[in-house]
Amino acid sequence: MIYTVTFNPAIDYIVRMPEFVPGATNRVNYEQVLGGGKGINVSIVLKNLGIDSTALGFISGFTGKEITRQLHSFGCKSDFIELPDGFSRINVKIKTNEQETEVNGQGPDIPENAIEELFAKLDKLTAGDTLVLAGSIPKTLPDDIYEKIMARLENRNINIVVDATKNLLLNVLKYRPFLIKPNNHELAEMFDVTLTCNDDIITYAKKLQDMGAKNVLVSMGKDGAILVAEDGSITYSPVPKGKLVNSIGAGDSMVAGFLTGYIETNSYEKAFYMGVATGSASAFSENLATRSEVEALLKTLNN
Ligand SMILES: Nc1ncnc2c1ncn2[C@@H]1O[C@H](COP(=O)(O)OP(=O)(O)OP(=O)(O)O)[C@@H](O)[C@H]1O
Ligand SMILES: O=P(O)(O)OC[C@@]1(O)O[C@H](CO)[C@@H](O)[C@@H]1O
Repeated sequence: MIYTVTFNPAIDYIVRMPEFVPGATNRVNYEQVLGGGKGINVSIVLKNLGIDSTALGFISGFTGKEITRQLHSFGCKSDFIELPDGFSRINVKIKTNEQETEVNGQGPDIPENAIEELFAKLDKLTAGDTLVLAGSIPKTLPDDIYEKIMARLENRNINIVVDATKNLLLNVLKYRPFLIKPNNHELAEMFDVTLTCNDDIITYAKKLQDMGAKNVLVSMGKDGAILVAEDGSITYSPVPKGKLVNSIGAGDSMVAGFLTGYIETNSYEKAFYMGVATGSASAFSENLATRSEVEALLKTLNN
């Protein structure tokens, strides 16, 4: 079974307008309310691709109820811990013809006893399970929380995927995550360098591998992706042709696509192409990728 963990789920309030003027009253010409957060998006795309998972994490208030309702409407299972106070955050994504602006909420406090409840759920995972730890954590939590989870699950034959930034990611490498998926900007930030070409990206992806990650998947938005795999292979793919509609959740979709491809073929290369196709299928659609959209794009990639 696959489990995803989202510490800080969100309602994504996505609005479009021709121009966004700070300090003025802006009126939208399109709006969408989507239950999200990285792990939750991974669970939804896995389900769209035909793979079951259980979404874990913390929800709260009226927004938490709506996130859970939407997740279940896709047929996904959840086992969230409901926090007594506050509400799951609302993340505002403002899209104009020129740019995307994000205003992400902070999310509710997670008390110590709720963390213990999550640990108790994770203790029940069994050998062969996959755990996806994805997204930021509320700022009241220490940034070693993913590390603590991995330490607890060490030597239990559980494949762990981490999609997070900076210390949250760097701290877990020693526990040998199965897959990490930084984007090229996050990779540059982690090493405080400028990455100018694919060779630079491969160099720093390999450093993350030397630090413990088994497979490093670096996404590069419209410029495609690179996989540095544990079998020593290095694969680059451009993105399939298509029109960008909404890139929110493209990275999460890529993770779901990679896992699905790996489960179905046991090949890192095929998993990688499935990841790229799934990321792009989400980027080319108002909603998250569906299986038929992914398969259509996969046929156009060089694999
Ligand atoms: N403009 C685009 N055109 C085509 N494919 C895209 C585009 N943006 C993203 N993708 C696809 O999705 C993958 C992941 O995108 P990206 O690198 O933006 O991830 P990310 O930064 O983690 O995204 P997010 O945090 O928004 O989920 C890319 O490798 C690519 O396959
Ligand atoms: O603040 P985080 O946890 O880093 O990112 C949260 C978020 O931007 O990630 C998802 C897209 O990847 C959205 O559904 C959500 O709003």
